Amino acid sequence: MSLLLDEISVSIDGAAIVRDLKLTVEPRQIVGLVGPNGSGKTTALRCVYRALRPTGGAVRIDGQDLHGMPLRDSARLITALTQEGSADLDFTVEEIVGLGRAPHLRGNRPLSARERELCRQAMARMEVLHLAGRGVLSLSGGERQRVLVARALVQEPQVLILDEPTNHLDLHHQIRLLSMLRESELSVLVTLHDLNLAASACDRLAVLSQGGLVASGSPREVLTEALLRDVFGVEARVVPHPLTGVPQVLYDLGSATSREGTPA
Ligand SMILES: Nc1ncnc2c1ncn2[C@@H]1O[C@H](COP(=O)(O)OP(=O)(O)OP(=O)(O)O)[C@@H](O)[C@H]1O
Repeated sequence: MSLLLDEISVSIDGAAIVRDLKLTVEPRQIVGLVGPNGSGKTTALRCVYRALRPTGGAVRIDGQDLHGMPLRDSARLITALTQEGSADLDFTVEEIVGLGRAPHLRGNRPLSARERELCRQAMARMEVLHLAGRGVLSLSGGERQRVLVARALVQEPQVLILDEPTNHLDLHHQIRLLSMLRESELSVLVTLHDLNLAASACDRLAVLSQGGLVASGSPREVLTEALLRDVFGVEARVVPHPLTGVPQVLYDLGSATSREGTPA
């Protein structure tokens, strides 16, 4: 399924937070939305998972206006792993993961055998099966994050929206999550602060700055030393990964410059 952010704008209290953002995620593509703090990434994603309605433009899924669809229909197609806490109730891991099936259930129908197996597989994939009976509030931040990814997977969406999914994850689980996304058939829009992970995982990168799109294309096209300087205020080297050839950013602690261009 394709996702199109069709020149969306978001204004809040008269301030333009996102301006005319045009961005396409083709079927089975992974697009990384990157940019400095406060550049509008989460706000743009919130329009896609319907926490927010854009004040201009439209979000389209296979051409259809998302905000014109019944919520239940869009919830079957799109699932989001967000920064907005959604595992604050003291359910068990198994129960939280099972809630991912909610958009597919009518009334109080219990999960079918197939759905329970789906939950088991998702928990195994995210390496949380051993935690199935634990209360979710007792988990570490990384364990909880993996449970939420498992819940997103059992929803069997066509489009997956992830806002900083590697938050709290150790290196092993960061790599596992992103390689799992690469193996999946999903269309993925993901925000990431780690540009090296983003370059490795994403087919395309879109760079936001002050609410506007300033670059988009393959990681090789987008991740340049000039962009790092101009958009992120960082003097860094960009080198090809010795094994994969994707661009990787190298920096030292003196790399960040102040807005005026002098060392911070
Ligand atoms: N409801 C709101 N009211 C006022 N300002 C808001 C609101 N929501 C977002 N903003 C502002 O809009 C800007 C963009 O916020 P957003 O969370 O989209 O940025 P971001 O790129 O995801 O940032 P980060 O990398 O820090 O997570 C910020 O300056 C933020 O303070």
